[in-house]
Amino acid sequence: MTTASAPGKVYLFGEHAVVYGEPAVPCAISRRARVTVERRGDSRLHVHAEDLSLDGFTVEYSGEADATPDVDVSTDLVEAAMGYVDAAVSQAREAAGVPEAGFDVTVESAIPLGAGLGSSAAVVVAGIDAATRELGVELSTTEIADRAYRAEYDVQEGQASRADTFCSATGGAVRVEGEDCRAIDAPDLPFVIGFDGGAGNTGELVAGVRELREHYSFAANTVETVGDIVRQGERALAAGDLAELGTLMDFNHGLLSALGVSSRSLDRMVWAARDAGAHGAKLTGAGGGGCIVALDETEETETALRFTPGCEEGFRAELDAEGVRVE
Ligand SMILES: Nc1ncnc2c1ncn2[C@@H]1O[C@H](COP(=O)(O)OP(=O)(O)OP(=O)(O)O)[C@@H](O)[C@H]1O
Ligand SMILES: C[C@@](O)(CCO)CC(=O)[O-]
Ligand SMILES: [Mg+2]
Repeated sequence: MTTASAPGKVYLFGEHAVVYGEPAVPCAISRRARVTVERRGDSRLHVHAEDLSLDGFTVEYSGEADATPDVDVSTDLVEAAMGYVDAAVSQAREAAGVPEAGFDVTVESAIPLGAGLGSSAAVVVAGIDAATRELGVELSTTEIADRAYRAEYDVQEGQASRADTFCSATGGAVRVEGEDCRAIDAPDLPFVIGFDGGAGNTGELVAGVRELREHYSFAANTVETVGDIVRQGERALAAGDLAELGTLMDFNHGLLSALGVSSRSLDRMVWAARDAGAHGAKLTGAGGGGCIVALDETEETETALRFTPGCEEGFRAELDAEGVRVE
């Protein structure tokens, strides 16, 4: 039996635009997904995802053809979950050269799903690490990141960047631009997260931005402008200038909103944070619902979020310097 865990993340800057080759800066946060795997005698997969719904569910199957989930959550949810877990197991089988390996898989995660905190990347990264180790193979962090990217790319139908998976694998603050992924130095960032209890579908949201980009040159320009914000943001990060970082986060949110990936509740939480005196605030991740991230070293934003209609949870998140690890 092997357990690995990997952190979720927030985007300081650059989600969506990163899919088109612009740079982005995601930061790992101290909320993790843990994946435990145990090799089976046969080639089946038995997946238990504790917190995929309130009650959790268990599903046993050996492949698409005879997938007969006996569960009480929506098929969509099961299919979505199986997509990422399945893709992680496929990568692990390939990496270890054991194509028919079967596993009992348990996923326990403190990262709300579909909420912009990179739950999919954390599950895939931890899943690949745990399953390859269970097969006696130890991959480098770079290879885990690379295989996790390929897994997300498959599930999101060709619409994924390396940002989430690289950040989850290595931890800390990272900079991703196309194939170029690296760790960067970051000062102490006082992240406050607001969560509306909802979720967005990453594949669909990315597809929406792609359509806008194809239709309107100004939408394509908007994506490029996000890249300019990121480059400016890197300088503010190096200087430890929180006020400037906040201004740039506000600008980044406005452009994401123009690209159609914000929502009423995300906008409400962003404004609650700004009104509470945060340096800045923006949605994080794919959007459509889920989380915002604000910068505020005081308690004001957290308190304001608690009283914001539509906000289910407001909490502080620490930058997590540690990426994927064996538990
Ligand atoms: N605890 C879990 N157990 C099993 N699968 C999970 C779990 N958490 C997340 N997932 C998988 O990840 C999917 C959510 O991924 P998605 O990319 O849509 O959102 P996210 O990664 O949370 O947010 P974002 O990509 O915007 O940062 C779920 O539908 C499920 O397939
Ligand atoms: C929207 C997106 O940029 C981030 C999702 O967390 C998609 C991706 O980079 O794969
Ligand atoms: Mg995701």
